[in-house]
Amino acid sequence: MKVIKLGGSLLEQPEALSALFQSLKQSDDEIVLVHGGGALVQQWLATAGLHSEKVNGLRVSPEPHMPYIVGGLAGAANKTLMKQAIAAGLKPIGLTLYEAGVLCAKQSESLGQVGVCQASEAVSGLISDLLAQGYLPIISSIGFSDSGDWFNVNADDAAVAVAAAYNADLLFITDVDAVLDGSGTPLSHLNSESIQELTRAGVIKDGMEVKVRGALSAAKRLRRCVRIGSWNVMNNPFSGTQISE
Ligand SMILES: Nc1ncnc2c1ncn2[C@@H]1O[C@H](COP(=O)(O)OP(=O)(O)O)[C@@H](O)[C@H]1O
Ligand SMILES: CC(=O)N[C@@H](CCC(=O)OP(=O)(O)O)C(=O)O
Repeated sequence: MKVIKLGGSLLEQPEALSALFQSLKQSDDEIVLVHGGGALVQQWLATAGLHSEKVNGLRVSPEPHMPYIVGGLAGAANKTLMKQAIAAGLKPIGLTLYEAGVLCAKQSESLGQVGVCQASEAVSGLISDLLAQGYLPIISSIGFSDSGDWFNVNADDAAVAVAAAYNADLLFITDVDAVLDGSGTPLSHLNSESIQELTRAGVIKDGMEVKVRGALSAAKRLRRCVRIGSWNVMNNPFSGTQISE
């Protein structure tokens, strides 16, 4: 199984999305998509007159913000992807982390309803049943606790948790062709040491820092390489940046 994380920026690029879903249609792999939609959520909260801020790459998510966050991610973002998938001839099923068998817990009081994924031992059989029936699971980064609290999970962290739960390959598709060095040149490989160095130097920062950290932790946990790139990676599996221990 291959878990592909789609960054929210792709939602605003219908042509790239269309090309991506066409590639997925040709693929023989069992694919599960996990998606973000940070820009869309930001826009919805601003339209509602709610001020939203991020701390260390995580959106502070007080309970009154949650209907907009859940509506944006599990609603509009998820259904925009379904729309494109159906147009490409695929059979998508929109899900949250809960249906994928990944439970969440509160990260810290100060971040509100930001969730961390908990290691799930009893993985739900739903995903394998859906794949066997030819469906494309599209999972938003909205999660729940076992007592029904809802959570906003960073979508990179959500993708790592899903890949870990299913012992799957992991690929991050984002809005840049690769992780770039200080002079803007694409880096073909990164490991623990080079990541530490480039992060310390401020070359890898913002959303890319969260993504690279997630990719490294997944590479260690899954004992295999994880790739970060643009949708072109679907056509050229050796493009982008390969992250290994
Ligand atoms: N060294 C780097 N190489 C490439 N992008 C970087 C780097 N450091 C920071 N970034 C930023 O990270 C962004 C990708 O992260 P993010 O916006 O969170 O993506 P996504 O929405 O796909 O999760 C890039 O658009 C870029 O602005
Ligand atoms: C807790 C937290 O930060 N959640 C993210 C979830 C969406 C996301 O990660 O979207 P991208 O992949 O497009 O960045 C947020 O609210 O922005």
